[in-house]
Amino acid sequence: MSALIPVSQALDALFALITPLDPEDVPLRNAAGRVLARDAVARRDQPPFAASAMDGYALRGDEAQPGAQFEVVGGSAAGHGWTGRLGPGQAVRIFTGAPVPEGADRVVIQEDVTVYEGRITLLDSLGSGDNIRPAGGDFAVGDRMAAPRRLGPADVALAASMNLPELCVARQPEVAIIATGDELVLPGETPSPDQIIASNSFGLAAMFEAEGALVRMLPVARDTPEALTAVLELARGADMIVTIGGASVGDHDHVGSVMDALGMERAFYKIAMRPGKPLMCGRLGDAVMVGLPGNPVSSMVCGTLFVVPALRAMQGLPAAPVPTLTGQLAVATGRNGPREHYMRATLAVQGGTFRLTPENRQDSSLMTVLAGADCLVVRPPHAPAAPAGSEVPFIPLVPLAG
Ligand SMILES: Nc1nc2c(c(=O)[nH]1)N[C@H]1C(S)=C(S)[C@@H](COP(=O)(O)OP(=O)(O)OC[C@H]3O[C@@H](n4cnc5c(N)ncnc54)[C@H](O)[C@@H]3O)O[C@H]1N2
Ligand code: MOO
Repeated sequence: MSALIPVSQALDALFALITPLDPEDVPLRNAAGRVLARDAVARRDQPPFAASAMDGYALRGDEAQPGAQFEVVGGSAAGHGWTGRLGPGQAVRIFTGAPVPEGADRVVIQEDVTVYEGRITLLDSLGSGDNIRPAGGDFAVGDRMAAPRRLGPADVALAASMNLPELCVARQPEVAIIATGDELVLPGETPSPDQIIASNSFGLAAMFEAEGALVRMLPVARDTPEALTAVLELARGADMIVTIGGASVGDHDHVGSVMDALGMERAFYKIAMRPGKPLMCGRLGDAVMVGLPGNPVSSMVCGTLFVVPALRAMQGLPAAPVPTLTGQLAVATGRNGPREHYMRATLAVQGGTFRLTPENRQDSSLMTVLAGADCLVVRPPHAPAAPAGSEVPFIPLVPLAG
């Protein structure tokens, strides 16, 4: 039997199969979640003029003394600036977001003045700031939002304020998912006594879509080479083909042999990882092929560690493993075997430190355990027993804030 290859080496071999997808222009409304492929360049300054940060009165800062009086000579509102020039002893009524008139260099908030017959008198306790946002203080024409970058809501708002109605983003990877096995029926169908519900494909589809993929969910392939070959036909044109199950050594595990028969260039098969040993990757025509193990937790953990980084790289993001953080074991854990172990664990924050509790049951069939886990604690091959308090790397599975 060939040696199991380390996880990092397998991931590099997968990255080597990937060609970044072409960019395309999309309307700003469709840009959230996509990966910016070309820098977004500001078409204007923001704010385009010195703008008031508060509701109040614009005046000359050197005249702003407690008790000083000013004649109110005009008004400047957002969208309707005052076009005159402020003279000595004059003030302009101004509102948040409005252009500060020429000659004024301070806004005194309305809470700090009294108003009487078109004149204002400043009170004793004037705030110290000038309450003015300088022109171009946020960004200037030509400033850039750099690619590559996964566009979040704030990025979309920034691009809008740069006056960019479209953004150039990476095309979404099309991923064909094929579950294999005679035992599988879809959720809602009536299984025979020896059948189960296909669950992995649904979890993986959600995972890939969260990474920007367009998922083509293909029919379940029954356990014959002919059935798998027929379903693979339906995957034509996909950027990535992900099979689930049938990856191991049993009489009904056909994925490897069918892929070989179809001419897949195999990058690797079987890795030193737990769960997920029988992972397979290669290239079939223009598509990257990932053969995930069938055990539900194995398929989801391999999806997290391999498919997610691959989808990111396809969209032009750096080819990098999913990031790890460091935490402390809340309980002791035993020594590890020859495969890197990704232990399902819960997480608590104590005194600013992540405290990690691996679940007692780590069998790769237990979806209740994975769904209840917050993170994967990473135990390298042959790691010695680790007492409570040991620092260990972990991969978050849930957002750590909120
Ligand atoms: N003699 C050996 N047996 C096994 C080995 C081995 O090295 N020698 N490896 C084990 C490991 S590790 C894993 S992981 C599994 C993976 O096997 P397959 O990829 O061939 O997966 P299947 O046999 O098709 O299925 C395993 C398990 O998962 C269920 N399954 C499959 N697809 C789905 C799906 N879409 N949704 C829900 N559940 C699914 C399937 O019913 C089985 O229970 O092999 C070990 N065996
Ligand atoms: O690696 Mo298998 O994924 O141990 O169950």
